Amino acid sequence: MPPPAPPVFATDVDADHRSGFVSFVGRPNAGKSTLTNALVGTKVAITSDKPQTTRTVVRGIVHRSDAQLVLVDTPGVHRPRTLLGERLNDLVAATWGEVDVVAVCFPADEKIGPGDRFIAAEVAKLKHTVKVAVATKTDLAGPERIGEHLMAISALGTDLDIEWAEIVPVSATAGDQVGLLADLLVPLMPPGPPLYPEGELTDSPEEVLVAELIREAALDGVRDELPHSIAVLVEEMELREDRPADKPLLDVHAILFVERDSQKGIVIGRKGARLRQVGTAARQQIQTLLGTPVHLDLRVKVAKDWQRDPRQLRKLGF
Ligand SMILES: Nc1nc2c(ncn2[C@@H]2O[C@H](COP(=O)(O)OP(=O)(O)OP(=O)(O)O)[C@@H](O)[C@H]2O)c(=O)[nH]1
Repeated sequence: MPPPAPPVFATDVDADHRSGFVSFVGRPNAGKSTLTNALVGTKVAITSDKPQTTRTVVRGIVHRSDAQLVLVDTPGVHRPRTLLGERLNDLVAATWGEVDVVAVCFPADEKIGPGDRFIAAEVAKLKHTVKVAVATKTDLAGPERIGEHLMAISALGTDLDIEWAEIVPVSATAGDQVGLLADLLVPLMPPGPPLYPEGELTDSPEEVLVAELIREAALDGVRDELPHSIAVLVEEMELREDRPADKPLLDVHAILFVERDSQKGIVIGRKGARLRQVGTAARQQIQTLLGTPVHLDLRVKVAKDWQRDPRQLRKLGF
């Protein structure tokens, strides 16, 4: 693994300090990204009124004197219709298993529907993760409707055998009860020191997106067992110096991690042919995303059993 950037941690951490990971889940447009931003207080996640723009795991970090909440913003979960959809759902499921709290968002301006039930049923399968329900967008509903909505969430929990640790109504855009939500999440985190340096709000969304594009290219056409074993870390992304202003070039250095030597061979291919294909496909995607010509330096490394190593998982953005 590459050496991590030198962290600057808070020095006067008291013994009651708590820290952990929270994943907001919910159907597309449920308001997860907006809530993440409201909690962090800065725009870090990608929000849009078009469903499913969030295609990757972007973290926001809430720093408090008593706790650090690391928010994992997962893609909107939906019934898989495409292979990519299945992969995204796999990514979501992998994220859910790693976090301390899964918070399910149910928008208050809409009745609970089949999409919400599908997600809640998936959440119900996580036996060891604390579950919280969040009624989002309360500014779009009257008191009576909000009351009904909270009852419906509670009934859904009973139906699916989910024990909600909390059911919290919030409006991220009005800033209503967002602080309360953070207050309620803190005691649900395990005791521990901050996981991230003070002041860090998120991994760069661009780097996370670029990593996801490379991962997608590497997954294209590989056999079933490999997808779960591939992870990508973008080490460095920098505009090359000494380029004319109208001919910029972005240097991207990334590492593709696999779990075993045998997988390394598969990813690299005969005389490196497959890795070159992956590099070309990923480079084109990155250029389209960022609008800049890209030089991609892609290396393959074995990180033994990274899937079972929470530290590595976090570093890789899971
Ligand atoms: N009125 C109101 N609108 C909200 C609130 N939260 C989110 N929205 C809007 O709802 C839409 C979807 O919000 P997002 O935060 O992007 O939803 P998401 O769940 O992250 O969506 P995906 O990335 O598609 O899964 C956007 O147009 C937001 O502005 C809220 O509290 N009140």
